[in-house]
Amino acid sequence: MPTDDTSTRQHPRSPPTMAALPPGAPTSSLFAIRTTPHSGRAVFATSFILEGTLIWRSDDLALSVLLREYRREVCGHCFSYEHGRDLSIRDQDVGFAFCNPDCQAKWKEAQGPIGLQAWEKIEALVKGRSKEDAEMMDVDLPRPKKKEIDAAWDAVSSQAQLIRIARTAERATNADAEGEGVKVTKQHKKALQKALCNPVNPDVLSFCISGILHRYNHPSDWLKVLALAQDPTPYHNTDDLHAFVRSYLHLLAILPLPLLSLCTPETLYLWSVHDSHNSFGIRSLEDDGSEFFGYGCWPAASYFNHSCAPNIEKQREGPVWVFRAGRDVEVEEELCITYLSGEERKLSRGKRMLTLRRNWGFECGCERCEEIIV
Ligand SMILES: C[S@@+](CC[C@H](N)C(=O)[O-])C[C@H]1O[C@@H](n2cnc3c(N)ncnc32)[C@H](O)[C@@H]1O
Repeated sequence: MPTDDTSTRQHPRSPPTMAALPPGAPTSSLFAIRTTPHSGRAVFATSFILEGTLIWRSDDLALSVLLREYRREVCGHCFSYEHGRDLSIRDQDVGFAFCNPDCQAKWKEAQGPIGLQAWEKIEALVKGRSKEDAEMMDVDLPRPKKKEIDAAWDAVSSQAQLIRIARTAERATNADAEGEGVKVTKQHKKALQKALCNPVNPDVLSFCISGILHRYNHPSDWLKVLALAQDPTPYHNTDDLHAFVRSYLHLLAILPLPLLSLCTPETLYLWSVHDSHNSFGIRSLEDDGSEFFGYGCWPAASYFNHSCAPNIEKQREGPVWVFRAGRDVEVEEELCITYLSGEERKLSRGKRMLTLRRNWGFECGCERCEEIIV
């Protein structure tokens, strides 16, 4: 039966709506998720949308990294920033600062009791250690391929096993039990001490613990992470890969025991694979976002593709991303945001393409680039 209802009608050339929505994908009567021939899944308008309309609010922050250099100035919960002034509430035990007691309470609740213990352990490890590793990544170095990645994780598997045994024996001692039939030798203790002596990278440690805690606190949401677009070569360079492997050993050596079963190469690698092409920068809200505080993964927000002439404007409101129509949008138009920062948006087509290829690993196929408008 033909119908005039545009909200259910599809343009003859537009890709079909996905039969089963990926877990964590955004849903609305204003749009549908479809698979495109060249840019993976994308969001398409299912009705005419007026400029300024609220399209989506993503409050599903799953993993975040607040760079250590900003931890005194940027609120650990809502990411507010007061022009570089130190925030009033500093929690020295966990190494975060907050703009008010409410934010501190919300942050603590989100971490949970085991999470708080984990952050305290990490803070104790990082305090007073050299920060030689916390340098800017050189994006021009080659990215490690799968074979190199597998080899780096495999190379520490025996040491990791020794540390795991040493830590598991702690559980037996803690419970004043007989033990679990494993004798902890000097070799086990040495493996643990050796891991602790390795240089620390606070921001990589933050990434890893944030990812482990999300999986621990929200086990059913792991599928939402696994549903995101993948980057099988997520490490920026060999140093970056090794910083992750060292952080894995650090965490094995110090994390509260209930987290050890999730502290695995599988959790850490899969988080990197799914975060790499999906995380949003957490920037200052003033000065065109010139201060880069860190980044985070909001799974539902990750279904919006990029355009160099976007029709959707995204704005961070505390820990939530809000998407609004930047202009009137016709039914069946793809809803796109921009992945470029303020200054990058003004670049020529060639330079924008290069930036997107370098930072995101794709050849931009948006209308502005295809039409060769500079
Ligand atoms: C944040 S995800 C967006 C959703 C993604 N298309 C999916 O299927 O989950 C970013 C990835 O989408 C693809 N993408 C986004 N915008 C694109 C564009 N303008 N041209 C080509 N590919 C694009 C790239 O593969 C990019 O790494």
